[in-house]
Amino acid sequence: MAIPNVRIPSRQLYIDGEWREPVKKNRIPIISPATEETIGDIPAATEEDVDIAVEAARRALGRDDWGSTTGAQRAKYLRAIAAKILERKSELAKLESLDCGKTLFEAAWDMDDVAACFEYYADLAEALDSKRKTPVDLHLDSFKTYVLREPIGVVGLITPWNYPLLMATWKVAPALAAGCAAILKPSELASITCLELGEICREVGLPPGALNILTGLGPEAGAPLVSHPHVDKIAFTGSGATGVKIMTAAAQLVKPVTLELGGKSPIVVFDDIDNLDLVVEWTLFGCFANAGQVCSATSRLILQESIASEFLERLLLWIKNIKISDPLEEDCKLGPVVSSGQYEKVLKFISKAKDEGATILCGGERPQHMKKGYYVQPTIITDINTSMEIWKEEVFGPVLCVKTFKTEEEAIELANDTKYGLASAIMSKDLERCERFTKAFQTGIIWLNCSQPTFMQLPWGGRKRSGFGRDLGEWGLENYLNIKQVTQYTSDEAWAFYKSP
Ligand SMILES: NC(=O)C1=CN([C@@H]2O[C@H](COP(=O)(O)OP(=O)(O)OC[C@H]3O[C@@H](n4cnc5c(N)ncnc54)[C@H](O)[C@@H]3O)[C@@H](O)[C@H]2O)C=CC1
Ligand code: BAL
Ligand code: NA
Repeated sequence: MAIPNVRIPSRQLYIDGEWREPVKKNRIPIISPATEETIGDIPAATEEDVDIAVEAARRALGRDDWGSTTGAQRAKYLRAIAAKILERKSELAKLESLDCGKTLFEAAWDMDDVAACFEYYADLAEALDSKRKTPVDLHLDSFKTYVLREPIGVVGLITPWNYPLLMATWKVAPALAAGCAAILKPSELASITCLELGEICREVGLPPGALNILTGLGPEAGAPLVSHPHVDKIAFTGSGATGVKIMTAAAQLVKPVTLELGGKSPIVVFDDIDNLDLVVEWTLFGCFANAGQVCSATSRLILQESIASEFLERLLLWIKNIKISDPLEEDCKLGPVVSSGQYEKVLKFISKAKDEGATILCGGERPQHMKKGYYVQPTIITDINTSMEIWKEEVFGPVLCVKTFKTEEEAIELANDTKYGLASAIMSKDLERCERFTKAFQTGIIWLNCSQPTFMQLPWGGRKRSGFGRDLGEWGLENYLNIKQVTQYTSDEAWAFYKSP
């Protein structure tokens, strides 16, 4: 299919409010996941560019036009960014879809969420003005105390390719709301819309250096940000392996990090459900939306044995309705995965599962009608045991594992049988049971009778190997604030600890 009528802008790095060629002048090709063709390129930053961007960010913090702003003033910039996102929504959605392969519908959804997230943190920036200084009453005459909440400083934001602009926004919006100066390092696999965010910031007159955008490879552009002595904090979303590297490097400088590292989330389905189809749809959405490339994807279906065969039959019927096509085609519900590397990785997971004795109930290969592109059929795998790789590791593709259970205890044990702890879902009309599972699930996010709906007012993050810290909500803002206590002695009396001479 021909590339639609949207031009992929050729950009440089966005540093200090300007477009700037990388010092080493290198560029990285953009490969369309739908056609495997090269459709453009992005600049590749290195350590030298990181140094320049960090200096620009530090200068911004020291300048009145950013460093002395009130939350209300910063809110104006955030709202202006939100308005521009909405103005360019259809173009940005197309660019996102071209870059990472997500369906145009989902990309448009993302752009609405991006704009709403900037709006939301504009409100929180305004509210911060009255919370910036909080008196603490010690009930003592001789002391007056208060607590200040200040921007943490220069922050490095390292983000993935599955929701390129949205995951960037989850960090950029609260960082700017807090008054930090930020350096965003998006994924080299999908950076187009993040670079457009640079153009939007330029257009709305965001003070230079408040947000810098460095595209490039992880080890070349991300790692120097993490180990830079003048970057005060790193917020990261991505793979566990990279999370470990970031935490290790940050530890050398005792630099705070927040890590959102994906998972292997369960969806537990009980036989008391009234409407089978409703639950089947949530199960599909929970695992196959965004082609399964979702950190919180509920990719382990834990199904009560008494309804297992009926439920799986319905799942197979519903799967036939999933339109697999170029992601820009109308009604496409499953596009390609992001890259050839991800495609190979997903297919390898499936063939290893087969080798280990699991059954591929449906899918398992590329759809016959898609001759080019990194497409993988929606895949359901059964006859799994808990020592198999497919049960234990994050696939990040359209692959659902199924295991059955008889008792509630068994279901809880299977649900928590993972090193990860991001999200869990339970489908049951028994609300007391839902409450028991809410307590038992070892995850940061719990969905009752649904899977994946995400609201920016709520904290997002996990435990165990899914990382720590929370994006979104007021917790997301706290990530970028320093707490400073101030204690003032207000008495005229001597302290009288030492004897006066
Ligand atoms: N939790 C999540 O939302 C995500 C999980 N993943 C998982 O990770 C797997 C690998 O995907 P990748 O794109 O390679 O993920 P990744 O974790 O390597 O990439 C995420 C970000 O980290 C950067 N990065 C890589 N190495 C770095 C380093 N040493 N220092 C600083 N930054 C670095 C990348 O450039 C990118 O911006 C996927 O197959 C999937 O299973 C991928 C993306 C998102
Ligand atoms: N639902 C978006 C969260 C993520 O995959 O990171
Ligand atoms: Na791409």
